Amino acid sequence: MIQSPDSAIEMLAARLVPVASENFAPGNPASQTLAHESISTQPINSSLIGRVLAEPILTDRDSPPADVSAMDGYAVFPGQIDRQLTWPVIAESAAGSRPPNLNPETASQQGVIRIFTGAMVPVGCDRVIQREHTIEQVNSDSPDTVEWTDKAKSITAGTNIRRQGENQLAGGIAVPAGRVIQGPQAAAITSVGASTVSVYGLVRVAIITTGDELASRDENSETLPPWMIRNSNAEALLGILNRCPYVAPPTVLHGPDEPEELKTIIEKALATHEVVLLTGGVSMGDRDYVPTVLNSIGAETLFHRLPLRPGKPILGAVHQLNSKAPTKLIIGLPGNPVSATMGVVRFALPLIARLGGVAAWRRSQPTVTLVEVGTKTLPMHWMRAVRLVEPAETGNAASAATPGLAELVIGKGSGDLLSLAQSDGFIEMPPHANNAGPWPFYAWG
Ligand SMILES: Nc1nc2c(c(=O)[nH]1)N[C@H]1C(S)=C(S)[C@@H](COP(=O)(O)OP(=O)(O)OC[C@H]3O[C@@H](n4cnc5c(N)ncnc54)[C@H](O)[C@@H]3O)O[C@H]1N2
Ligand code: MOO
Repeated sequence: MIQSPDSAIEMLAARLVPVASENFAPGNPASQTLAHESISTQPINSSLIGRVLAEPILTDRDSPPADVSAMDGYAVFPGQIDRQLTWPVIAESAAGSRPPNLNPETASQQGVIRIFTGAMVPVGCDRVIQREHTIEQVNSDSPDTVEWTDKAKSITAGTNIRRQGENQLAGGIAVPAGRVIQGPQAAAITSVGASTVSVYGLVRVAIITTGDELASRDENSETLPPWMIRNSNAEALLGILNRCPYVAPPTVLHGPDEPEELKTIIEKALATHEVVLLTGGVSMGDRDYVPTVLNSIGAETLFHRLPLRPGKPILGAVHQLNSKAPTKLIIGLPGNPVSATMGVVRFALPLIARLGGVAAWRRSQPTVTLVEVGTKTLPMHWMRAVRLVEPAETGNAASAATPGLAELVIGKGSGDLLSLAQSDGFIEMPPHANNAGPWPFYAWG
């Protein structure tokens, strides 16, 4: 019996491997029948932002490629600061220019070198003095001069020099595999001159809503009878998945409360998607066909029902077309809108990240502290909608320093999608807890 959401996620994750490693092997029949984008070698451009690196990016040369100055100022030779208070400026080293070619022995007797941030440090110089720690004198008919301030005299050897290779040596890892390419990774990839990168294929997700009560979101209230409701879960799931840049635009399907038709839809979805997210039909009703239909197609249900509120009836399963085919993930989310929305964040997002090749898919959540807690407790894991509050709003100077404050958004239960719309996310409390936390916070965006 699985006791926690985390252990349920681990159990599913243990059966999944990142999409591309299934599809990369040449001649793998799965890759042909799936026609899925395998690890693709693509030029670096903005469309790669959000994709997951399938192979590490290596540096083509030392980073930085030479000793360079970290400051605008004066490069000095050993001993120059102590030897003399005022020095002529005999040369200049600018970013983007070859450094002056000086003989350290003679140059160190003659003067210092004006240098700019990012410029190469001339051979023999052992530190850079920021210009603001000098008194500069501009001369028209003789070299400019600099005089050391007391601050300049305290600057020790090695200061303000970025050493060749201090970030990474040539051939070392610039960005490891499994990283999502965001701004810093794109910059690192560019800086090491990589012209191509390997990324995992996009994870294909199918959303299947179920239930005969569901109508199109375009239905107007004059024609929509009170026993019908608009299909809001599809929008909730799409909105949440939209934040995963390594997910292909999801397919949205709808199944009726009829097992044969539902079976056909699920099988079709499994053929062309790595993930099938169902909403509704997992509970105890006579028309809750999801568990039996999954059974009938040979899916392996790893858990059905967890000690969790909302979302107790949640179902996690895997499916393999044949022993060589990739293992697909199926999550049966309870139909209640609050359960489905929290469930997709809590269960589907980390597992989709795992399938997408994200190395840190098991990332720990930020935490928030509640400004006020009730007395109620539950003997199960409790996901509770919260709104983030500005520290100042509490009017309490001591708590203003506390990061991540939140207040509970009290709703009318797992059908109350309108109160959920007033929240920023939810916290999860373990069984029997009723203190202010801090508790892990799961944001909507
Ligand atoms: N006898 C029992 N009944 C129920 C139990 C139980 O343990 N014993 N569990 C309850 C809990 S908790 C939940 S959660 C729900 C889950 O039920 P299902 O997953 O089978 O979902 P449905 O019955 O199909 O729908 C529940 C509810 O959600 C609405 N819904 C469904 N899909 C959508 C959608 N796409 N957009 C908007 N709203 C949707 C649906 O109309 C129902 O109101 O079961 C309890 N029952
Ligand atoms: O678990 Mo249900 O989701 O409480 O309403």
